[in-house]
Amino acid sequence: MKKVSTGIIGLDEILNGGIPEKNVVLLSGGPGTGKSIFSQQFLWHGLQNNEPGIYVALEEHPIQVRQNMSQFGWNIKPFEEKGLFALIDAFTAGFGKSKEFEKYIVRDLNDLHDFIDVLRQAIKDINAKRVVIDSVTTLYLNKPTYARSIILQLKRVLAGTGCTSLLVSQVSIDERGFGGPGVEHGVDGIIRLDLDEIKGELKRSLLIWKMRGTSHSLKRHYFEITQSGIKIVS
Ligand SMILES: Nc1ncnc2c1ncn2[C@@H]1O[C@H](COP(=O)(O)OP(=O)(O)OP(=O)(O)O)[C@@H](O)[C@H]1O
Repeated sequence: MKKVSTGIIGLDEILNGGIPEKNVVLLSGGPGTGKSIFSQQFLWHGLQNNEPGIYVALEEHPIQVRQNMSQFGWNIKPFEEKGLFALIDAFTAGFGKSKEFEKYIVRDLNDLHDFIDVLRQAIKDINAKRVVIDSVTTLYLNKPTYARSIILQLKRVLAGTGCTSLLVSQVSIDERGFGGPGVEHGVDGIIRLDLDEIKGELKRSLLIWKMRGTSHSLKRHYFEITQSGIKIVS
């Protein structure tokens, strides 16, 4: 099975080569654990290997996303201009100046069909190989009982396109689950990011909870966020 290199330093080894191609992976974690940075690094690495990517921004303004990425040296603007990267604005609903500048806008988050149509169009336009939805939790904020069914609908769409995808899932600080009833069963893989206080200091770590199509480490691995992104340290 073909594996997709994640671009997170040290993670491919833990995954025995990377994420199996076409897997839909839930990237779950509490606030500030590094989910957005992780998923942006995954997309940036794809761009370095000629794999077009899509970032669906549900939690942040597209301008903020571009700024945050450029902090790490991940300047996506030229890739957007060349049609190798698409940022889908599912944040502003087209209010303000966004409609003048953004090519892909989801206007009503309560309309999953609209969301899927915009996503499908962007995937087709740039022939995407990697997709990030940050975060899927926002899609079922007001209807948690639909969480699993929304995940399954997204999985159907993404599986059909051949993309390898990360679905960012927000969990509360002490939650043992993955961010919605049953969502963990619908996906091919789960990577969980944690931030814990150990001896008066916050430490970042991750667990590969499941990953269909490959064996993987079952250990907790500690990581750091550096100027050039996420790096596994043990
Ligand atoms: N340039 C940087 N160098 C080192 N650490 C950074 C840098 N920029 C941000 N961070 C760390 O990353 C954290 C934010 O990471 P990120 O936005 O990926 O979290 P998240 O899991 O997506 O959070 P949320 O669910 O709250 O949006 C910050 O709280 C900060 O600790």
